[in-house]
Amino acid sequence: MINRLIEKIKKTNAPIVVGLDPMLSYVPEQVQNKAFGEFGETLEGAAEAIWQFNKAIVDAVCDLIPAVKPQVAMYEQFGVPGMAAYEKTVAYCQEKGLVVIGDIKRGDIGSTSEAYAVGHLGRVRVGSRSYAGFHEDFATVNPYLGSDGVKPFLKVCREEKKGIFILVKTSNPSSGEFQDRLVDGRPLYELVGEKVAQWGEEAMGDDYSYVGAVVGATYPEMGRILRKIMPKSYILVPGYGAQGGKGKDLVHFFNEDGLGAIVNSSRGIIAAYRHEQYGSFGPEHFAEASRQAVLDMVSDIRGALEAVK
Ligand SMILES: O=c1ccn([C@@H]2O[C@H](COP(=O)(O)O)[C@@H](O)[C@H]2O)c(=O)[nH]1
Repeated sequence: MINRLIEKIKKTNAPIVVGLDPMLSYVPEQVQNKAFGEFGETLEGAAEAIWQFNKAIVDAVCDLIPAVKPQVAMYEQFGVPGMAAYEKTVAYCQEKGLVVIGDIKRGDIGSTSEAYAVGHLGRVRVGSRSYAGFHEDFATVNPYLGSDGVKPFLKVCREEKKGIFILVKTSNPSSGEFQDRLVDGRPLYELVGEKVAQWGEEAMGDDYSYVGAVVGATYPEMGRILRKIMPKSYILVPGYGAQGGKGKDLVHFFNEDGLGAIVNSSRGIIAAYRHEQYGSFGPEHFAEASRQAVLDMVSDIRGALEAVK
């Protein structure tokens, strides 16, 4: 799957991921009203609204991008109907040829991680049959329970040729409280980065590993260091746009081959129509605003990469 992701990045010339994080408040009134008209102001109504919102955005941007990253929390808050909308979103994006990174941030004791890995990336056995539950192409994994929480994901990735992005240095303001603590004189995130590189060696695609890392755009210096520690791992970089990250901050997340990183923006794309810059589109044309925001993001990142060549 890492080979396919890289192929798609090269084809679109867009090292970006659109984050499908559909808070109900981002869904324009006309879409909410239609869904509520059909299903009432219920969890089913909310799930229908976020699904229709996603579908319109995916239709508007799918030719420009290699991948999407649905954030499971945004669906989970609407219970079972929300999770059905998550599954429908994953399937629809795959139908449209997009690589799907499930931002599920799972990781637990070994036996529980195994169930997460099977449910999201693998196949679950039911009697003589087996089924792919949520069938994302990649998933995000929290390694802070230790390697027994990660290994079941590695096993499923090898079996299914899928991939994971392991949280190394997250983009949020308080990520340093634990991740930057010194252990034997070195920040914890560096030690986790080294582990990611090791795990990655056991799961190589052609040039890059199936085992990638998450490093926030909001910490460009740490991105530079981690790039060197994990040369064969793709870095998923959240924090662009709404969290303040800009193209110029991101150049050192990439390798000299121009590959090695894929940058996420969620609110900056899906809620672009609410932003002053794209205000002229209005809520009626929210999906066109998202398309323009994707074009602008790609040109910002490409421009920054060109400038350091
Ligand atoms: O370190 C991390 C890890 C994950 N995320 C997730 O990425 C998106 C970012 O959304 P924006 O609207 O572009 O800020 C969201 O799903 C986070 O849960 C992250 O931000 N930082």
